[in-house]
Amino acid sequence: MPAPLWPAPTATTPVSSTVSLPGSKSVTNRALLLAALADGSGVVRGALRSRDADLMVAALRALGTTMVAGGESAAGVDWHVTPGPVRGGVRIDAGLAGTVMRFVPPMAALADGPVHFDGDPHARRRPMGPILDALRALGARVDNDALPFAIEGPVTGGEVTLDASGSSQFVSGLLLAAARFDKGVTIRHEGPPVPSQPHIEMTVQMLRAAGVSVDDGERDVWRVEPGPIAARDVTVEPDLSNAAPFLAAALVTGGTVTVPSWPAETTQPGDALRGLLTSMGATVTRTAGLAVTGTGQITGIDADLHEVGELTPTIAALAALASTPSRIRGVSHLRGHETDRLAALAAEINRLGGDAEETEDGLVIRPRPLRGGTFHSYDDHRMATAGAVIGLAVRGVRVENIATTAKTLPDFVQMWTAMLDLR
Ligand SMILES: O=C(O)C1=C[C@@H](OP(=O)(O)O)[C@@H](O)[C@H](O)C1
Ligand SMILES: C=C(OP(=O)(O)O)C(=O)O
Repeated sequence: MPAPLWPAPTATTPVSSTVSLPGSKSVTNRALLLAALADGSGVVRGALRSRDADLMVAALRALGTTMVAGGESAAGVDWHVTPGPVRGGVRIDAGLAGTVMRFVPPMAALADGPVHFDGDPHARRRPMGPILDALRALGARVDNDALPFAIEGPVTGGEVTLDASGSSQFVSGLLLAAARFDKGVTIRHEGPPVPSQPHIEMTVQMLRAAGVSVDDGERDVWRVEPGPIAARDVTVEPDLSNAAPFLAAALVTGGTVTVPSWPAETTQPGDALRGLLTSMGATVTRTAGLAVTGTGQITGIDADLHEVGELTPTIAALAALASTPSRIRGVSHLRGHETDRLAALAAEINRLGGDAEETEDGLVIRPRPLRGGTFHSYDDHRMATAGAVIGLAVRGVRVENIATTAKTLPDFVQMWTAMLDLR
């Protein structure tokens, strides 16, 4: 059955709204995994409730962790996490979640039996080879080079060289569980530059906060000493990458969107929106949160998004509405995301009459008036929200499968219509 089409609302007036974002997917799934590997019971507060986070919870429960949901609000849920011996002989559904398919296998290699992983049809095409090879080199047995696969320990740890140019999650996944390996781990990256460095920084900071000794002093080398992971009471920051389409609405409509509780310091790549949106013509101010005000005119951008690839779909949507050309560079790894995002963005912008061209490592998008039509989401939450951003300015845009936003933001439609005051 074809997925339903969502008529993306067109903004008739400048938005003026405060939008509170639930917890960060990346922080939530790291915090839950670290809590499951910790030396006692801990709490993860304000955790995201979404498909990716639910898949992480299910995976950790399958592996023997006790997870009890405490207070739940729009901001998230408080998970009370009690680690148990890591249990094998179980099946784990990774869905389309990179954080599940790359972060959970190293923990599964600590189990007392084989652990089987599978996911959505497209998940079987997401790159896994480098992390599975690394786990083999560290002692585990793995029977395939992509989903579906079975992994069986013991994993002893030690030194490993891998090519993480396809995804920073290969490094983060190994680092997160490494303190529990007898020899810890030393990871050496060899190959083109690793993308999404802020996400690796997030991993390192969260490990250090849990008392794990991490040495990242040499470029492309990370060392984790074996030892306990401290049980903690942690609070998850709002998801700044999911702030992107809402803040973009300020630029498209010439209005103001404020996101409360924007952290003063963060490793989330979404923090780069402050500079990116300023370059595209917005005024960005720190109030009680972050306020972005647009003029209704969007300036094109020439940006290397290698470090913050997640933001590409929103920036591309803005570029498609800009009055000057844009070039997005450094994001060839996006071909291995939820879908080939470069191909998908070019196809969907052009389907609406736009002028977007794929390059080897990005996109060139030139101004051209857009018309209504169907914007396909390719089961990619950030494609769906990019369609919503374009729909603000272009009548008759219908986003196919808007429900795919549930991957990281199940309330997207309600939040979007509330922002536009359409309830
Ligand atoms: O570690 C993480 O939480 C993430 C790392 C990044 O992956 P890549 O390095 O594969 O782009 C990012 O795009 C993804 O959404 C989340
Ligand atoms: C690339 C993304 O997700 P994943 O964690 O599945 O890699 C994303 O959310 O943009």
